Amino acid sequence: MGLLQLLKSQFLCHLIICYVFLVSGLIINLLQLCTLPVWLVSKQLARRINIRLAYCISSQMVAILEWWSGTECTLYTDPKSYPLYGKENAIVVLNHAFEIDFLCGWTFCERFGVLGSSKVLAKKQLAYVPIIGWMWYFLEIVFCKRKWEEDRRTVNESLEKLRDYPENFWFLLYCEGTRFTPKKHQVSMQVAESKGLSKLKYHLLPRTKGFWVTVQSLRGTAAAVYDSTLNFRNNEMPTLLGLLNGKKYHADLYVRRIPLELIPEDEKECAEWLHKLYQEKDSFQEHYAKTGRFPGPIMSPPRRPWSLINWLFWSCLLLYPLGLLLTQLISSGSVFTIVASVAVCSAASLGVRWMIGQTEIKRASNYGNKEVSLNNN
Ligand SMILES: CCCCC/C=C\C/C=C\CCCCCCCC(=O)SCCNC(=O)CCNC(=O)[C@H](O)C(C)(C)COP(=O)(O)OP(=O)(O)OC[C@H]1O[C@@H](n2cnc3c(N)ncnc32)[C@H](O)[C@@H]1OP(=O)(O)O
Ligand SMILES: CCCCCCCCCCCCCCCCCC(=O)OC[C@@H](O)COP(=O)(O)O
Repeated sequence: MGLLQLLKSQFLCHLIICYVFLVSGLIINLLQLCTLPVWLVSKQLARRINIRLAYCISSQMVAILEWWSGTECTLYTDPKSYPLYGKENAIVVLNHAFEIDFLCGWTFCERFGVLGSSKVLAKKQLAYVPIIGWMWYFLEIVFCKRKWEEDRRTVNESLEKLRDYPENFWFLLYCEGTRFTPKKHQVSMQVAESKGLSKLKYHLLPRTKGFWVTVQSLRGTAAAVYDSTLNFRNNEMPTLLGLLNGKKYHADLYVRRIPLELIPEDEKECAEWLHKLYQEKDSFQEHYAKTGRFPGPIMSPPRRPWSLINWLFWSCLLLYPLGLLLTQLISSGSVFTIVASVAVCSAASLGVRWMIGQTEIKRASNYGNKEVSLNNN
């Protein structure tokens, strides 16, 4: 193990990274709160400010992936579609089997210049995660309870609001609705069988209603669906903790651009179309398993320096006062103050560990474990 690698695996480094993320995140959340009065005067200005503030948070996580861990992200796509990425609104359909798949998505958002404005149809529980969840509130992220009777109206209303969004955005949809586990796969294949649908090997059966409502609500706003299939080389199972430890992974993403006009308007036909799409995605994964690559040429955008610059900026800004505080603390010699500070730091570390836990598959919800959704998480 090299010296740098050894340094990256040190707990103290992780503490410093988490401190910068936590404190900068809370400052940015506060600044986002201050944009509320701006909404009353100019909604579009408030949205533009929030895009930039959100970038300051999400790009720190991208910097961990791109610059700290040095993870390589390779894009397989059609050279004719490539120039359009980042220059139009799009609905992104992605497989959901990895703990950091959202972060790989963010990395591509960053490289195509839409990181600050990127959106997702997320489970409601994530809205309560400090920093990221609070940031999403100001970004007009669409939340769902994964109960169609309740979601049908709220999801449609939230999507309609994006029609006049001032900057290009990608809207991410994990149609599988939950992360892949062998148990969930088995249950969803029972559902597929009962519905007379072909079985999938690498994906859960997609939930079609959210896709249909998204396509219908964003018709005329989004130009295309980006069908995206992600995998990692050498059967790597990447984790956020692995990234923090400086572990380098190798992500491969296959993106096909499908113009929105090609997607049927009728709900039933749209559902059939999505099932067919997932059968194709399954065949791409099979190809990957056999050959170690996706079909088509590689057109990888290079990483940009902005996420690193943003990270260094916040680190410099926040580490200096921390240094001063620590010096004062030690020189004060007060046992009570030192014990209280250690307690605050421990509580903050536990908080961050809980946030990281949100990304872990072993802590996944029960949704999809039974044919009739449990919706208890
Ligand atoms: C190019 C790079 C990428 C760029 C990335 C861009 C942007 C990034 C931005 C942000 C990144 C942050 C990432 C955060 C991640 C957070 C993501 C999540 O939270 S995922 C979970 C929430 N999202 C979803 O669930 C979306 C998919 N779901 C849907 O669309 C659902 O339809 C729904 C709208 C949520 C409604 O849910 P409900 O459970 O009520 O579903 P349905 O009515 O659809 O389901 C009932 C239907 O399904 C059948 N059924 C029953 N059991 C199962 C089962 N186990 N598997 C499959 N199907 C099942 C049942 O028989 C019903 O069938 P039918 O419809 O025929 O009646
Ligand atoms: C600079 C970096 C510092 C790192 C330290 C702090 C990191 C804190 C990170 C918190 C990230 C919280 C974002 C959560 C995104 C989780 C995405 C996800 O994968 O959600 C799961 C759902 O899709 C489905 O849920 P399940 O039904 O599978 O259950």
